[in-house]
Amino acid sequence: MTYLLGIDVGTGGTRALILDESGTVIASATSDHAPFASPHTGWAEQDPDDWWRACRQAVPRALEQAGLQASDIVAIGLSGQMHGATLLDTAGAVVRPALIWCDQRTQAECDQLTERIGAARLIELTSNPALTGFTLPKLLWVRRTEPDAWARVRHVLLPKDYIRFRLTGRMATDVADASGTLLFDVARRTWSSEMLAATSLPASLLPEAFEGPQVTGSLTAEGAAAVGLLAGTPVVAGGGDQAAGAVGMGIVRAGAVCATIGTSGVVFAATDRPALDPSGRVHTFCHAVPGRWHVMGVTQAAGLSLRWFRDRFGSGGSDGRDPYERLTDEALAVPPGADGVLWAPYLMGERTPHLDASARAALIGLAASHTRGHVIRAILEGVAFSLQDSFTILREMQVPVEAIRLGGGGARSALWRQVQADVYGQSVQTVAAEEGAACGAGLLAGVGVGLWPDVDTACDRVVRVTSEVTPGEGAAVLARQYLAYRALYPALKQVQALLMPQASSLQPPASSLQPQASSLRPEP
Ligand SMILES: Nc1ncnc2c1ncn2[C@@H]1O[C@H](COP(=O)(O)OP(=O)(O)O)[C@@H](O)[C@H]1O
Ligand SMILES: O=C(CO)[C@@H](O)[C@H](O)COP(=O)(O)O
Repeated sequence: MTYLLGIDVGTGGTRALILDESGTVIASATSDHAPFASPHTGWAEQDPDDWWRACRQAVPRALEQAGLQASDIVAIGLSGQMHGATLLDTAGAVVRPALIWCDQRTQAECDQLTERIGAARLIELTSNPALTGFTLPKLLWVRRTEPDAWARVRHVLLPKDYIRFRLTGRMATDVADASGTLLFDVARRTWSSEMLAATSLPASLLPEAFEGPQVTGSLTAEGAAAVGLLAGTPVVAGGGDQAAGAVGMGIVRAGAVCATIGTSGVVFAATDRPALDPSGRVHTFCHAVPGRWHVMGVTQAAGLSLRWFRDRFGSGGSDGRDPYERLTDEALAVPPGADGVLWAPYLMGERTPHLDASARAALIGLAASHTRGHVIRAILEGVAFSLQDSFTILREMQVPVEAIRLGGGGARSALWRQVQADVYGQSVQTVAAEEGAACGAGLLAGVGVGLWPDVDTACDRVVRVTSEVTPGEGAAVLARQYLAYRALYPALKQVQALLMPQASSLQPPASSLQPQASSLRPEP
């Protein structure tokens, strides 16, 4: 028997998952990351060496759980949180903490990029608008505000690719993750020399981009020793967590869509060609399946909304049960619609559909009779409403939505699954492998070493639907509540303007996109 290892560098932790050659998950271990640092409102940073520490813990734990030897693992696939700017010096050492996907400090850089390159041209070049979460604006922010740090930067890697570098010594990425940098020509599946030229960045900063199942290198002696595996074990490109997660859930052909509630929330549809929203409210990225693309809408704080409630207000006991289960049990006693309580989940600004880094969350409709359970139920519903905004855009774009599969930690909750079916007005399915992204990375590894001929075949053979929930009695109430939700953001925007007249106070004013005297020059 041969085995595959998928590693997913999430926001909350790094997961190592082992699949056998039939694609069955036989072990899964997670090591948590330190919570991301938010030294100012809207900032989000993590230490890349904490991801590596978590990887070194999770992989040996998964091997031990599976009762396997190092030699049993024939290939490794990587997946991870997207967009994060991991900045390395000439020796490959980390220059400063990584600015991660939900960091919102770069509105000035985005405005300047849009002004200089033009909104339409940006979409022509990269298939996407300039958004604060993407990698390029983060690079420009560091170049502008931290010239000393920037002067040392020689390489930019995405989070999972930093782990690849530690494992294999190779700097490489995959086309799905590269799509979220705003430096990638998504339609042509290659780095955009025009974007590099427009921002005076050298191509030498960027790693080579591979298709998801391609082998990018193999474990070095040092990398192998760190995780308890054999030197020479091949490592495939894998995918950004949403594309890899879609592979793990079998979302590989047009018509198949998944809704994932991790820290963020994502509605992801596979497409045969790059499908564009002219207003850029959803992202158009390469899929981890060669020759395919996807569109996705992103809620910044989906699972994060419930986590925030848990961390700030407690999970209501210490009976040894999963805290999220205790929380969702509290919400079970409350009827659909939460007796008029409504949550807008904009804790970290919002991407789809508002593209507004300065948006803020709100809880409205409270009365003295309401309980914690009402607030929790409102959070579950508000997150689903936010994902429904993405489905609404997909329908406007005529992207087919034939089957919806649920993923991420949020799919563990029966209540959240029912709320999603009710809000989307369509049945939702779950699949056997809960840990979609790590599983997808493992499947891509299997394709890379020839265990399956291609990704479609791997998914057809391995992915198994385990449950289906149909819209229930709550659907009609939630359809009405969704109308109230749609009215909430414009109203909040007006109030927000009074509360925070200078939304741009997230960062000092931008001077120029051009590098300063002490900043990066191409390597000789
Ligand atoms: N049993 C559960 N019930 C409801 N929500 C859950 C449960 N377990 C996890 N979650 C939600 O899932 C989120 C974590 O999902 P996960 O996919 O592990 O995130 P990430 O990949 O971003 O680290 C949590 O923040 C929480 O909101
Ligand atoms: O920014 C995106 C996708 O564009 C996020 O999906 C990140 O990739 C983080 O994912 P999770 O930690 O929520 O899995």
